[in-house]
Amino acid sequence: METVRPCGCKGIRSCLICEAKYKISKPDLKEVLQESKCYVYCPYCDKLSPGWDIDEYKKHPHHDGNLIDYPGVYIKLNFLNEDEANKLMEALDYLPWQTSQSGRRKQNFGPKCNFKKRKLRLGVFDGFPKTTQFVQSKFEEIPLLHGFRTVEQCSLEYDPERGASIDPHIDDCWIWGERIVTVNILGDSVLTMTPYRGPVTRYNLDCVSNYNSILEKGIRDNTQIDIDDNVVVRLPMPARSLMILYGPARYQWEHSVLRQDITSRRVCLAYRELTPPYLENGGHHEEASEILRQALLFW
Ligand SMILES: O=C(O)CCC(=O)C(=O)O
Ligand SMILES: [Fe+2]
Repeated sequence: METVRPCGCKGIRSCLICEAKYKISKPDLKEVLQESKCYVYCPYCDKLSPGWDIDEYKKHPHHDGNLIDYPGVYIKLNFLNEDEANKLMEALDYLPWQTSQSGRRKQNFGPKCNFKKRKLRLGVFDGFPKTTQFVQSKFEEIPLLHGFRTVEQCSLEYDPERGASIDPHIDDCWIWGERIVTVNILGDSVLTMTPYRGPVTRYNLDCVSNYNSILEKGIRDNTQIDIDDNVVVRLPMPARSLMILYGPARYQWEHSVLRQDITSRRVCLAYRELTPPYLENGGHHEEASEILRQALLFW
């Protein structure tokens, strides 16, 4: 099934609509992953406890079993208040949504990137919607986001009717920087983490060894997690929470959102910064200077 379909899916990506229409059968990732040793991340103690069901973290501090470290995740619950989340939803729904793959829709504000050719272009990028400016201002309250210069803001919508999901992946490492930020607005969900064992040529992971981290020592953490291969880690993404992936969780694990974890309409904002070579004092800064200037604008 290589054709682009009316629902927006192409290639191996599919949603409930094209799976029914074209009789595409897809292995159930949840069933496969549940065969592994599963852990749930608790945002109160920043540790893993055994389990699959995301409500496991709500037992805090009464977790069962041994707690395990899982470096590279930051979760701030109630990052947005209810009023802020409602206002944001209204503002985003006022803007046009574009159909995307796997039952998602998106609104993309950022430069054009060719990940294969490693080429960056300004394209039509002229900054971000003014109605979303307060979210970026609130990043200043988060020490881990010190120096974060947003260059891409992407609204993502997951529709339960379409069986929306995102397959396991690592965000590109040539252009997208060390911190991947998600602001969950509407709908509680889960980010499912699986260890990445593929080649370093994928996701441009080979670029990471070519630059020094801009994260402060102490925050930057390269500890290899001492858990075996068949492990799944489930990170809670409740409505109105902020999540940051960095270090090992950013580079050594793939992340995905399972269809079964979209039980109501989910909307989040994904934020990306540039890799150190494209930032000030980096060897490729000149190529990104116009983009960084546009990224300061709100319209
Ligand atoms: O929906 C999410 O929280 C994750 C989205 C994501 O991984 C991506 O856009 O790269
Ligand atoms: Fe991602």
